[in-house]
Amino acid sequence: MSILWQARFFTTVNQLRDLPHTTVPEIAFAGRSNAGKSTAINILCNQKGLAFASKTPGRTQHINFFSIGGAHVAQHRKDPTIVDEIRCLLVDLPGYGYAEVSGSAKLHWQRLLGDYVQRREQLAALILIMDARRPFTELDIQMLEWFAPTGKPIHCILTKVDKLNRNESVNVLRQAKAKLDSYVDEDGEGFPFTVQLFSALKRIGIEEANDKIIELAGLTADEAAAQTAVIETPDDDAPDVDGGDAGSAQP
Ligand SMILES: Nc1nc2c(ncn2[C@@H]2O[C@H](COP(=O)(O)OP(=O)(O)OP(=O)(O)O)[C@@H](O)[C@H]2O)c(=O)[nH]1
Ligand SMILES: [Mg+2]
Repeated sequence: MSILWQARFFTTVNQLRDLPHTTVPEIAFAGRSNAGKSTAINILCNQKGLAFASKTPGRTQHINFFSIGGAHVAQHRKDPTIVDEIRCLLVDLPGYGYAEVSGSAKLHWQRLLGDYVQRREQLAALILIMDARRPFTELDIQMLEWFAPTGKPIHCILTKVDKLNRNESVNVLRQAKAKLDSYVDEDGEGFPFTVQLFSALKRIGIEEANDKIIELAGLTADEAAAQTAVIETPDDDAPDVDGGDAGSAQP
């Protein structure tokens, strides 16, 4: 059982000025449309319908926040007394690179995403979700380059590895590590980038991702354990993965 299992819907925003007035660390999930962000959040939180996952790319169009810890506080974001006990927020970002969205809507998303990842102080770390069959597309790299100057950690999750054989998985992980190691700042220092394999369908890498998120959110293992001790196991609420794939949406 994980502290993440207590996640609750917190709020949804479509404009930066509506971002919640919370001060707790935020861990945001970014990635191409259809990469599997919402599915990963559901699996990690052990809840079917927390984040809306879909075969239709471009489904998550707003920034959705899920709270960990504290009481059920949905919609009370403007009252700081209510949000006191929240420990962190998981953030499901709108996917990028979905071709069939109109120009102005696309621009709106890109601005919303870019501003959020570059300027949001509460943002503690970025989880970059990439389809293991086509990682590091142009827009993934743009996301890395937007975020790297903040000096905050990026954890890359190469998902849908159930679509790869063992050799391919080993290779894609090795190549991803090399790619991330090649990023250095002007002093030749590397960035705090990490990477792992994941499959929601075959339940690969869930514990590794869970532990990383807890670490990035600044929750110690002791705190996480103390918190989870009082939580009941959600019954019959394991998430679905249809294994479906709407194919590649080129940027
Ligand atoms: N085979 C397989 N399919 C997956 C996996 N993770 C997600 N999917 C499928 O990929 C599709 C897209 O998943 P979502 O989680 O909705 O993707 P998203 O990144 O949230 O997409 P947007 O909201 O459009 O940005 C769905 O059909 C999922 O069931 C996985 O690990 N393996
Ligand atoms: Mg989504």
